[in-house]
Amino acid sequence: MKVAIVGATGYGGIELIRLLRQHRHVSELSVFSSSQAGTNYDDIYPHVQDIYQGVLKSVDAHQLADEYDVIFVSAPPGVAAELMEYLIDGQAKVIDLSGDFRLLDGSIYEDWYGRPAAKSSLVEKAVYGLSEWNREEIEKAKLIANPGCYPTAVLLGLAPLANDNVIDTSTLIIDAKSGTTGAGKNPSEMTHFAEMNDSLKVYKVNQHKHTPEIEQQLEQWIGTKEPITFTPHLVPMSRGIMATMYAKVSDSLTKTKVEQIYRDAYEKTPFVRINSSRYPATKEVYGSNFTNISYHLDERTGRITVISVIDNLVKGAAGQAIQNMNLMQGFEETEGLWAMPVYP
Ligand SMILES: NC(=O)C1=CN([C@@H]2O[C@H](COP(=O)(O)OP(=O)(O)OC[C@H]3O[C@@H](n4cnc5c(N)ncnc54)[C@H](OP(=O)(O)O)[C@@H]3O)[C@@H](O)[C@H]2O)C=CC1
Ligand SMILES: CC(=O)N[C@@H](CCC(=O)OP(=O)(O)O)C(=O)O
Repeated sequence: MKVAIVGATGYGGIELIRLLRQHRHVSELSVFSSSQAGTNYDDIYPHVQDIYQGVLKSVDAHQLADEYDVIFVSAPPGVAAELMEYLIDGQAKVIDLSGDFRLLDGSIYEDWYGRPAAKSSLVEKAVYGLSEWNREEIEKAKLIANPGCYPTAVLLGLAPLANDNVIDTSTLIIDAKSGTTGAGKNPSEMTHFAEMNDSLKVYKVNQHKHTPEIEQQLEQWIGTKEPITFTPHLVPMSRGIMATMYAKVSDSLTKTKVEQIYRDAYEKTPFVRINSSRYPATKEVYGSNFTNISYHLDERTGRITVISVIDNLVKGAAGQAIQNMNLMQGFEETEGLWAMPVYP
């Protein structure tokens, strides 16, 4: 199978290469760049020397549409929306790692992203790629809107409770922390070492673009739309997200029932690991496609605390994108991804 990566010089791109190199069904892996075509890939990332020998090609939508079986677009917002106008009629299946096709309502996209939305005819064709919860649609999809990193951690943690309708989403508060690779390769004042090291920062309070993405999915599960409170933080580490969620639960919910809800939801999902007797840490999933989740019902307050950790670049980006490719192509779901986290 021939695979192309647009945005290959970014952090999502290099993570795709690390994982796809070992994928048994990928025979050709081509890398594309809008700014460095003609450059050897290992001149940009010396750690791939003698392992991956690609040369960056310029981005040509027509060539991409005709020559590849699967195209990953791992570029800033707006790039995939534009490319997709050509790719939609080509043979390739497309997996977009940006938020361009995640929000069904274009006006909501424009409010939160501050830029024009993709054509609604394209958004309608996209399937939201939360692998564990949208499997049947993903298998039939031509275009995948790969979920955002925070929404992946949050939604995997909340999905069992939301689908069983045992939480009151009007009381939901989400507190999430991310490593700095979540902001991509380009340095900024926010991620500059001296600004970020030895510090814990909160940002975009009530303004983060992942808020409507989480709300949209919860609405689909629960049936009613509730605004949520979502507060992201930047932590001085390179990879990892921890999302901690708090909500009121139904009066009748017991610890035994919560345990059963999570076990039923995740007994057959290879990449979600649940455990209510210890707290997850980002190090337990570092460099892997796993999500570790714990859940703690407080009978005293009538609230539940759910904690979910992922590696933002793997399950939050490249790993889930490959998991979705596996589902779309009918491969083993774990192909190319079944590796132990890097520890310590
Ligand atoms: N980092 C993360 O944890 C996650 C990121 N995402 C999303 O995935 C996407 C990629 O993120 P990330 O890799 O971190 O970002 P980076 O900034 O690290 O990389 C983005 C890449 O996009 C390429 N690019 C820029 N402009 C264009 C263009 N006009 N056409 C084609 N390619 C372009 C650039 O490469 P070049 O100049 O060589 O073309 C750049 O290397 C973003 O939309 C991001 O929001 C999603 C989930 C998690
Ligand atoms: C730490 C950090 O800055 N994280 C990024 C995550 C962005 C991301 O993944 O955005 P997409 O929706 O395009 O996937 C942020 O908060 O904007």
